[in-house]
Amino acid sequence: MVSQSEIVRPSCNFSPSLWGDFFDSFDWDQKAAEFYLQEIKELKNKIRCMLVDTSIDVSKKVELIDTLERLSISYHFETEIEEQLNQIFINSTLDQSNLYIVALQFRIFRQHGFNISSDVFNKFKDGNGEFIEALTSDVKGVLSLYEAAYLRKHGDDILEEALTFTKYHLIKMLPNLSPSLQKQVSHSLDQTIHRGWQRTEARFNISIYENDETKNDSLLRLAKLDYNLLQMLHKQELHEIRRWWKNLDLSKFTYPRDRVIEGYYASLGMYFEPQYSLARIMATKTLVMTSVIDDTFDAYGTIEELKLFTDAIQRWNIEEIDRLPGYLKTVYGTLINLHQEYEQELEKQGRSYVVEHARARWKELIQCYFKEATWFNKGYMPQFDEYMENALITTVCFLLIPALLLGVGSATRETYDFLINNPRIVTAMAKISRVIDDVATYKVEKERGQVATGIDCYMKQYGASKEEAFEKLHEMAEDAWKDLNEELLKKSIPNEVAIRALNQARLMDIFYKHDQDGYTNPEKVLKPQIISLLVDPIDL
Ligand SMILES: CC(C)=CCC/C(C)=C/COP(=O)(O)OP(=O)(O)O
Repeated sequence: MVSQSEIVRPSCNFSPSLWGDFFDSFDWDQKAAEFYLQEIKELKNKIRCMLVDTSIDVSKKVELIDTLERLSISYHFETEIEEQLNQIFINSTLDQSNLYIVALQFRIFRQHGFNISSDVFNKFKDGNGEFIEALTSDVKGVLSLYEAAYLRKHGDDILEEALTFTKYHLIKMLPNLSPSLQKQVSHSLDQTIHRGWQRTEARFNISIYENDETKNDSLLRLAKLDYNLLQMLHKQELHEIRRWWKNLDLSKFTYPRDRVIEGYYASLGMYFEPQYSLARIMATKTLVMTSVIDDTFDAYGTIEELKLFTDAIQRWNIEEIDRLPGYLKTVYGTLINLHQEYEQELEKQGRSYVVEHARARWKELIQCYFKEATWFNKGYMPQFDEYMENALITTVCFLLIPALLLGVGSATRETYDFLINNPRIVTAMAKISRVIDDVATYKVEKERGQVATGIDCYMKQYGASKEEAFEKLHEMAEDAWKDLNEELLKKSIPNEVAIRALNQARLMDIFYKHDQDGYTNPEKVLKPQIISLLVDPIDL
């Protein structure tokens, strides 16, 4: 038998965490929190009255809802917003007057699960079936149509055309726009509303709204206060997570990526509202474990060690720990203990049964990681279809959804039963995750000596060139977004679950922006986002 010191392991050289012990000290400022809360309460009442005011016309109402969402304060008014949208929809009182408002209504209604037809855009085409050229003088209209196009589902061909049309014109008009519009258009070209996280986008939107001549001061004030108050809560959670992490032997390991802060940011993207505090903390711990175990399989363990680990996971019993080599004892013990802690915590809510679902998904995930490791070990390259069957699971999406719902009280046995059969909404998010990840990590995986990469397997099965494979994988992601948009309209799944699936798909747009692996290398894209969300409060 080869001794531990003789084993040659791949060197990965992941960059260290950007954050050191930055988030380790935190004091909750009760006085500030009380001050914020008091004013927030008053402002909420004021805004609630505006929302239900029957004298405000439809377009203004929809604009108000859009503003609340952009400023990330709509969660305070969920019931009122649903009521208002229902009333407008039932009474068919949509405003048809111009492209801006038609596209805005379309986006808002689709985002809220109303199956509004894309035929509403037919009237903006000329006799040749092209979008009317004169529309291009209406920047707000073109931008609104561009954002609406991201809600497209299968068969919405007019929105496919709209996307090409608007993108082309927005890029062309960009240099000649006023500074404020220029900012908004470049931002949208980089991060669309539908594919962005509401909370991440809030800060940019607040800065734009602040300079909007038509702004409502109450909305702006609420947005700022709420931003700072939530930031305090999030910092406190992060502090707790860091304490958990630092107390683990696992945190002393040097081989895996230390991405605890980025993992928390990912959870924050899934749910930022205060009532999800426990869910966020649990989700972060699970994400951290997936990351460490992914690195264990991809970049550290030998095939023999990984076999022992995989078998032990299938048995899920702490007594199995003795069969494992030292470092895997730590990984295994941490995972088992963590789920025991979840169980104890959820016992208090009478929901400890949900942990069993998470465990089942862990067993499945580890088996698939092992299959991947075996392929790597043998230099085997599967056909793309065979690869995808396994690789959809290694996106961790099938584990993530039940794990994200651990701390969500309204996720019932029925919710979990529904998820067992891998519904299309979850498969869609897994497809998006897999192909976006494969495109972004291709170079690094090749350098690591991976044979069975998504790109290579595609090239093998279809005799395609590398460029064609990249293009095809991008197309697959767009196609899966249409599946996802379609499923969101069916309302066959509790909204709380559906939103998590959508937010996970959005994560890919954010973390892997411009085909770069922002999770492994968070400096460029994620760092500024994390600073603005979790470090700097907004000036009041
Ligand atoms: C984005 C977040 C928070 C993900 C959770 C951690 C995780 C499993 C990362 C895998 O990245 P990878 O690119 O190494 O995945 P794979 O090995 O499947 O390609």
